Amino acid sequence: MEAKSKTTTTETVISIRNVEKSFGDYQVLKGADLDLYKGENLVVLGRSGTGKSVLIKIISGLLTQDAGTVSVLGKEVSQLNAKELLELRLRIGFSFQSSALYDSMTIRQNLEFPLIRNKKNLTKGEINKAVETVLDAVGLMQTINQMPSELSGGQKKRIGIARTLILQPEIMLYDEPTAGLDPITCLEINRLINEVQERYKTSSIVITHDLTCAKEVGNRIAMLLDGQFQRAGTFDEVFDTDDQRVTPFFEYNFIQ
Ligand SMILES: Nc1ncnc2c1ncn2[C@@H]1O[C@H](COP(=O)(O)OP(=O)(O)OP(=O)(O)O)[C@@H](O)[C@H]1O
Repeated sequence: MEAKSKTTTTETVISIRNVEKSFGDYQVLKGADLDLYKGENLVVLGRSGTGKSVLIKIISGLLTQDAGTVSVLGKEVSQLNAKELLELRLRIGFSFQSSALYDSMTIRQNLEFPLIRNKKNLTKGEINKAVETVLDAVGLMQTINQMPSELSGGQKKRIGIARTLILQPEIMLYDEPTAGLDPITCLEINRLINEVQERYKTSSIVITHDLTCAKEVGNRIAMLLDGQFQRAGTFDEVFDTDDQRVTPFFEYNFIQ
């Protein structure tokens, strides 16, 4: 499998500069710099506890950095008021492990839910069309009247992504999209992430520990080491190193 190549655009949709964040005496981020370019999939790698989720929370305004700047779609996140923050969050799709489907609702109702809550004045016809479009995008039209309990883990993941796509986000944040899935389902999810990039022209950050996923979806890889992004580039650029903090990732994933 060949690694993906970089995209050519240098227009920035997320710009993180010199970000620091501590909890008590423990400094998690120590001057992190990162750009997400328009239209690319950027994979963020890092050991457990290195601050990947903290970074996502800062990007989405759930946490505020102690120092540095975070600009998302041209807005400095820490400067936004509550209303502006909500507006910005509507332009970002979150695909998190915790974003479970509502068990008591059908797939159609699960998909309608964010639309009804966030987009007022849509007709029933417009809602139906939006639901069918995203179900088609994730290849699961046949599940429209089923309950989440009737779906496999991989199918639920796809519906979770569809529920995010229904609001047509400009940025997608995927937190460990392949965690807990079997290898074939992982490949299907990787393909879906790439299809979403193509079809919806999203710019995405993908947090993963899965290097097959990183290789298949990442136009660039950024590795968080000791509170900073110390290595960033294509998959081959990042892993062409003897750095003992980097090589174990590769060895664990590919040489077993
Ligand atoms: N609200 C908080 N209060 C105190 N400490 C926190 C808080 N949020 C995160 N931390 C700490 O910050 C560090 C980084 O956490 P984070 O969840 O970002 O790790 P991660 O890189 O996402 O790890 P994983 O790959 O396991 O998900 C951890 O040591 C964690 O305990």
